[in-house]
Amino acid sequence: MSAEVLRVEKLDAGYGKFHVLFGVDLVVRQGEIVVLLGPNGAGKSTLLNAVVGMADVFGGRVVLSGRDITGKPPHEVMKMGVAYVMQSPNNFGTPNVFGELTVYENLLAASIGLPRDEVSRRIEEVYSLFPKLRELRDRKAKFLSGGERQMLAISLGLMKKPTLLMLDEPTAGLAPKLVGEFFHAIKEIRDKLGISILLVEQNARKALEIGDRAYVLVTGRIKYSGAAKELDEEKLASLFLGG
Ligand SMILES: Nc1ncnc2c1ncn2[C@@H]1O[C@H](COP(=O)(O)OP(=O)(O)OP(=O)(O)O)[C@@H](O)[C@H]1O
Repeated sequence: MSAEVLRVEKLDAGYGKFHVLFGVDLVVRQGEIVVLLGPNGAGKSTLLNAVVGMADVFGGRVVLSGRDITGKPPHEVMKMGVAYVMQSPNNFGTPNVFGELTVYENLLAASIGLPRDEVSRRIEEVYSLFPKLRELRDRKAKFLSGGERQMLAISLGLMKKPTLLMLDEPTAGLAPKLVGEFFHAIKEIRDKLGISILLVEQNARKALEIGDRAYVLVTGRIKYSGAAKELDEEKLASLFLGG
């Protein structure tokens, strides 16, 4: 069995006095796509927030490639190899791209600190993942469509070649035709770049098709963990309804 990239253990977390997660256990292994599903407000984003120190941890721990990172601030966790593409818009009012910069400038900004030849290599990598971005390289991010912006947001997360990529509803609000393209790209990120992925999705059926394992979170508690293939629509519906 491959090494664990992320281990969340008995995690209790929330915001201030507001408790959202209760005893959550979750693991992402090297090379896996792990899908996290659950009804609105279940705490999926909070779980990702807690991993990167953007939610308060009341108990339990978060371990990244064997190192305890519980409660570490976002910049430290990201430096240790986690990329987090937040939902947009999100509760923190944080945009996931730099609106005033062009696509190319965004990519450069996300690669500060990398050697120049590596920057070019990474930019080529994301252009081959999302060819549209090459065409749009000189457009300011604030003028991109929702789908184009989302391609850029994911690309920014990839610039430093993370060990773990956490995607929060990357296909939300996208045209159905584009949704398939995104799922294909997500699979490519794992297959070609070897990056492990924790994916929060509302589009359960498509996510389960590319996922290896899945978790279902309902009102802050894990109600299912197992093979993605074994989670059929009937089982999922019953879990969402509290069955
Ligand atoms: N920054 C925050 N401060 C305070 N409460 C928050 C914050 N973010 C989320 N919450 C609350 O935490 C609970 C869980 O929200 P969260 O966004 O984690 O759920 P979710 O499963 O990701 O939902 P959705 O599928 O609708 O995005 C909700 O009651 C929400 O109102």
